[in-house]
Amino acid sequence: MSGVNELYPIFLKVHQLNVLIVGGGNVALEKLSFLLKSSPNAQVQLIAPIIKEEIRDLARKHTIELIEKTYDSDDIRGKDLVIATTDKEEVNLQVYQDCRVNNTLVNVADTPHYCDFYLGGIVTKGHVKIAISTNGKSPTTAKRLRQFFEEVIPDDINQLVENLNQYRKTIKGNFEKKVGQLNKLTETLIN
Ligand SMILES: C[C@@]1(CC(=O)O)c2cc3[nH]c(cc4nc(cc5[nH]c(cc(n2)[C@H]1CCC(=O)O)[C@@](C)(CC(=O)O)[C@@H]5CCC(=O)O)C(CC(=O)O)=C4CCC(=O)O)c(CCC(=O)O)c3CC(=O)O
Ligand SMILES: NC(=O)C1=CN([C@@H]2O[C@H](COP(=O)(O)OP(=O)(O)OC[C@H]3O[C@@H](n4cnc5c(N)ncnc54)[C@H](O)[C@@H]3O)[C@@H](O)[C@H]2O)C=CC1
Repeated sequence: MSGVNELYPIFLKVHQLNVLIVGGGNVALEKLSFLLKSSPNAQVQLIAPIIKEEIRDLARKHTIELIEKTYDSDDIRGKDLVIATTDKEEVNLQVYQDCRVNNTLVNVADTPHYCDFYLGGIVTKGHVKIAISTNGKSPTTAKRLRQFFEEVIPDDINQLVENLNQYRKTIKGNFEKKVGQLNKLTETLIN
């Protein structure tokens, strides 16, 4: 792997996608908690023969369907995004292969070579969201950077975004003129 991070970040509308989590233990709880922290209305189905109590608690508060059974290849049907977290390597590998065959994006938790995408550290301030990746090199650094930015980014950044959104709607003229006015108004932010 080269020295640059070539991952392309996108911001998914997981409230209108079907997410599947396979496994219901500690790792599933960790991934699910971060998913819901960022996207409380994510549509999630979770499949595992044994499901932790803390996951059941989350399921009661969010849109999560729990299915108590072992994984079957048919389970990925209709799913957009899959995260495998079981303690059985052969099951995680099966999930990965099923998803590849089906062109479904898959993440085998903590197993970079079986991931189409990585989960990142995420900072949210109202409408502003920042996703952080270290290219899989140091998740702990991603976590620390997340905590750092949560501290230093002012909470009123959202007010600025709201105000500019209002102003943006009032500007008349062509696209170039609009861009010019918005750039001028926000110049001081970077100086
Ligand atoms: C590649 C990636 C794939 C993926 O899982 O998506 C991956 C891989 C691995 N993680 C491991 C361990 C840990 N992961 C964390 C924490 C997080 N890990 C997350 C993402 C990612 N982890 C993806 C890369 C992200 C990037 O590009 O930077 C975060 C950001 C997001 C999330 O998980 O939701 C979340 C912080 C969220 C937050 O706090 O904001 C901690 C720290 C802690 O818990 O305090 C530890 C223990 C310390 C350590 O080991 O470093 C191991 C070794 C497992 C083993 O030992 O067996 C591997 C495997 C390997 O590195 O080979
Ligand atoms: N606990 C942790 O923080 C870490 C765990 N790991 C590794 O990650 C893996 C998972 O760890 P935990 O979540 O702690 O394990 P866990 O034992 O808490 O959970 C495993 C889950 O997988 C489910 N499962 C087993 N077979 C299944 C099948 N055929 N279909 C569907 N679900 C199935 C179980 O029912 C259970 O819900 C382990 O291999 C562990 O070594 C790696 C790094 C850290």
